[in-house]
Amino acid sequence: MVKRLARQRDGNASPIVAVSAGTGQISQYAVDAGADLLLALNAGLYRSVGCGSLASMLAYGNANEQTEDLLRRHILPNACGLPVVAGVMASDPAIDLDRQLDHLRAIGVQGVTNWPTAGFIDGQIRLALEEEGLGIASEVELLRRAGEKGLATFAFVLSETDLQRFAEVEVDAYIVNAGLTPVRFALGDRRDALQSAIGYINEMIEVLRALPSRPLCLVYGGPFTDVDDFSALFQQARIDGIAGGSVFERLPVQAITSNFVRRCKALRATGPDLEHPKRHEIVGRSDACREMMATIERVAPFDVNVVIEGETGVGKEMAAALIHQISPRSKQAFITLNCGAIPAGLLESELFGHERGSFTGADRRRIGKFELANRGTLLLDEIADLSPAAQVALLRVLQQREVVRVGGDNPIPLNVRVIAATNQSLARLVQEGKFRSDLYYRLSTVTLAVPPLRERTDDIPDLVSAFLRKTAAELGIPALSIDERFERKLARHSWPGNIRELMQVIARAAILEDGPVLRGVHFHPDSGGAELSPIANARRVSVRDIEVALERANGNKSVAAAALGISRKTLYAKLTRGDGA
Ligand SMILES: Nc1ncnc2c1ncn2[C@@H]1O[C@H](COP(=O)(O)OP(=O)(O)OP(=O)(O)O)[C@@H](O)[C@H]1O
Repeated sequence: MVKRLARQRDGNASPIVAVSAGTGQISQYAVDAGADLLLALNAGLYRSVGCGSLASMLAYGNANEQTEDLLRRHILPNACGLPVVAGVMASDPAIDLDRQLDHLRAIGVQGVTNWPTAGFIDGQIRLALEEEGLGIASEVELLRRAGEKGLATFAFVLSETDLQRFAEVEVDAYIVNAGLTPVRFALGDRRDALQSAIGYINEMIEVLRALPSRPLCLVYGGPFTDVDDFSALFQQARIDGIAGGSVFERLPVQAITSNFVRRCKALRATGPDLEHPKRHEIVGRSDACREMMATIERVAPFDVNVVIEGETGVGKEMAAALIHQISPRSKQAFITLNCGAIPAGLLESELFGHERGSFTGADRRRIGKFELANRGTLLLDEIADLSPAAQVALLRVLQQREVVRVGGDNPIPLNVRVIAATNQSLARLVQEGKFRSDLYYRLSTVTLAVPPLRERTDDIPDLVSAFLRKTAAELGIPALSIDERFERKLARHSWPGNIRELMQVIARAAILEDGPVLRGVHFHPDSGGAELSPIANARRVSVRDIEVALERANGNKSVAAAALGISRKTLYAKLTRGDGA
């Protein structure tokens, strides 16, 4: 294991990342994300119940038993082949060192480290421990014997004096502790704390680099709490990698918790319409967009059915949601059904519901979309995909204003406003005999045509600004902008995927590029770029692209896949196969 890590260092590859995991779940996340090794330190257990790592130094229980529990229940079952390094408390008077080390090897541990360590203790108590042989001397002996037994040896060190003592037994790697990780900094203290920690680490590294055995140098703890901090550390100190506990565990949980709380607070602040677009969220000042908005505002208050026509991704669903939202039905449900996505045999049950036992597989009563939308609005998306039989059934419901569940007898009175969306011209389909004319006339009291983006290029700058703000907020990164060349490329593109495609291009640039000014280096409108079919697009994305995207999306696979224009499935498949095509 150590040889492989040393090769990684000498090859100037990515830094070594060792994760001290307190739960199986954290181990899984770390393995998934490409960590190099897992540390089993009883500190993880304390963190998982809400205490700081320091609690693992106190006499709450037997540290070695706690580590054993953590190893067996959480870390080894989730290591998936990754090397595991276990902490051993060498000063435990009850421990038989040789037996303990043989046992750890037998259960699959590949290396050991001195944790909990007396290095954290100073003053009178440390002196007393040293006198009793329970100080660093016992830890040096632990690692010496572990090395003899073929286990990799990692020394946690907090001072230069301790470091020199471990050097006598030529340990394989040092984990330099840079102090406790603060939960938060007082305003203005952050940069000073980082600089002073980097200074301390550099002093330790100077001593380490002079050792003839060329041990690995990792850093643990200290004021480094995010990737930018580590980036500064790597630039300013010649270390080989990082080992971390709370920094890996706390941050994601913290982000999830605070995002969730924030969103819940926003729910109360904005009322029940959160799901629906607000008037100001529909971006666009072009004449075409203004005209569309004027039609929406005009038809919304009247209880008429509307057909919305437009190419894919132009904002048909958004327009439908806005009609509902500014109509008198806004306090009732807005229900959507994608007619194209439902197998023909199930469409009636989906629309009208069914009674229990009405057909094989109907083991429960199901309420249909019409009933769910009663007193509200029902959006039938991709209406042109309805089969002739489904068209007849739909027409009947619209005419009779009632619905009977499949397999049921009782008609249920309906008061539903229907909005139908389509990316084909229904009038043309009627002419071609592919759509019933009587149904068409029932649905299309008003037809709203949403223009494609290439016919309203004036809207592009506003849309870009809106999507830059949205993407930065979603990724939790500082404000973004684009440079002039990218702007020109966007203006030249023909946007077959319309606004959805533009949104995706911005998100992809934000994730794949460094820095706050996006240059659109991954966007090639002339050679196809985002116009590529999903299959061609998947072929173009390399594993390196995926790694970069994942890193920028904070490991969120869905966000990374969306930004790359590939499915999560393709993303997984490429990562597993490692194909760089
Ligand atoms: N004018 C606009 N301002 C801001 N965002 C928009 C606008 N129009 C569309 N969008 C966004 O673009 C995306 C696609 O819009 P929507 O789903 O409404 O398109 P659609 O025409 O219904 O697509 P499809 O035909 O594929 O179902 C959505 O995320 C939507 O929020």
